[in-house]
Amino acid sequence: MEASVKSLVPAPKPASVKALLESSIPCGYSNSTVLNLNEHDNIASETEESIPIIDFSLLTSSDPNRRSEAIHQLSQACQEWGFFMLVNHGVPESLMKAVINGCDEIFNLTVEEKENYTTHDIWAPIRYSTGINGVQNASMRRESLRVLMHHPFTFPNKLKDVSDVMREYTEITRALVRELLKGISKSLGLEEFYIDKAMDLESGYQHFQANFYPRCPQPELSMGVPPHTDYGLLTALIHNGVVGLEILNHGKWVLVKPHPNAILVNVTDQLEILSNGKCKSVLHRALVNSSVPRMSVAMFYGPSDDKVVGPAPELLDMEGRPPAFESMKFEKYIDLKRRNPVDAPPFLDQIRLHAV
Ligand SMILES: O=C(O)CCC(=O)C(=O)O
Ligand SMILES: [Fe+2]
Repeated sequence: MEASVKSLVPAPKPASVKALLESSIPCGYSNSTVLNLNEHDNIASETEESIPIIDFSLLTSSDPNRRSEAIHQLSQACQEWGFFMLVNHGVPESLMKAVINGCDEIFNLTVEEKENYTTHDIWAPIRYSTGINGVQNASMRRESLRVLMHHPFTFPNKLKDVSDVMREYTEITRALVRELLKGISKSLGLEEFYIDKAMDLESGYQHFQANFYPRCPQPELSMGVPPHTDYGLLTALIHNGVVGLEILNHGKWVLVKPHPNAILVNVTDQLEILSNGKCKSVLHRALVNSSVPRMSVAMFYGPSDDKVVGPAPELLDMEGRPPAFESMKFEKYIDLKRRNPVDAPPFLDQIRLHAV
C-alpha cells in the first residue's frame, strides 16, 4: 500500500524483525477488528485459470500485427484481471536479484536507524513502518520502507551501498511503465501518449516500497497485508520467490505463483478512474507462512498530487457513456482513501457513480 489508512491506535515504536517475531502481538489474533478470518476461505483451485502473461517485447515490436495482438492481450488482462505477469521486459535478472538482496540491508538497519524514518506523515519522502501506519496486529504483519524515487530521488544516504542499484532499477522500470501506459492508452482507443500527457507523468511520482513479512507460526490466523487496492496508475512488483500474494478474481482468491524473472504489474485506482471503469483496480492481499520470510519490492507510479483525475472525456465521447466516477485532485483522493477504515468497502467503490 502506498499511503496508509488512518491509525486505529497510536503508532508503537518500530519493531525490528526479531522483535516482531518475538513480539507479544500474537500471530493469530482472534478478535482482530480488521482481519476477517473467513477471508482465508474461497481460494481458487490449482486448476483454475492463472494470471495472464504479457510479452513486453511484442508490445514494442516493429511488426504492427504482433504489436496490436500484444495490445489486445494487455487490454484483456487489464479489464478482466487487473493484473499481469510481464515477461521479456529487458530488466536484467541480475538487477532484479540485486534489488531484492538490497532489501536485506534495509531490514538489517538497527531499530534506532529505522526510528529515524518512522513518521505518521504519509507525504514524507522516506517512511518506515510496521503494519499499516504503525498499526500492528495479526492482519498486518510486515515491516516496510517506502521511498520517493521520482522526483527527487530520496533514497537514504545511510543505504549508499544499494542506492545505485535502486536508482538503476527506478529508471529502467519507469521507462517500462511509461511504455505500458502507451499500450494501455492505445488499447482504450486513445492516442498512445494520452495517459502520459493527461497525467503529466514527467512530474508524477514513483515510490519504492520494500516489504518484509516475517514467519508466523499460525499463518492461517494472520496476514501480511489485508485486502486492498493501490492508489496510483500502475504498480510493478518483484519478490524473493516465496509465494504469498493473492489476488481476487471472480470472487475467488488466486495465489500468484512465481514465474521466472517476471515482473507482476497491476492496474491501480487512478487508472480505473481514468479508463471510466474499463481497467480494473483489483483487491489483493499478502499472506504469511510459518517457514520462510517473504520479501517483496513494489514500485508505485502515479500522477502528481495536484492532478485532477476523472474519466477521460475523449473516452466518454467515443463511447457515449456517462462518467462512472467523480473527478477529484489526486491528493484529495489519497486523503479520503486513507481515512477509509481497513474493513470498509474499497474506497473506489464509494466514489463510483454507477456500475460499468
Ligand atoms: O508484498 C506483496 O506481494 C504485495 C504488497 C502490496 O500489495 C502493497 O504493498 O501494496
Ligand atoms: Fe498493494
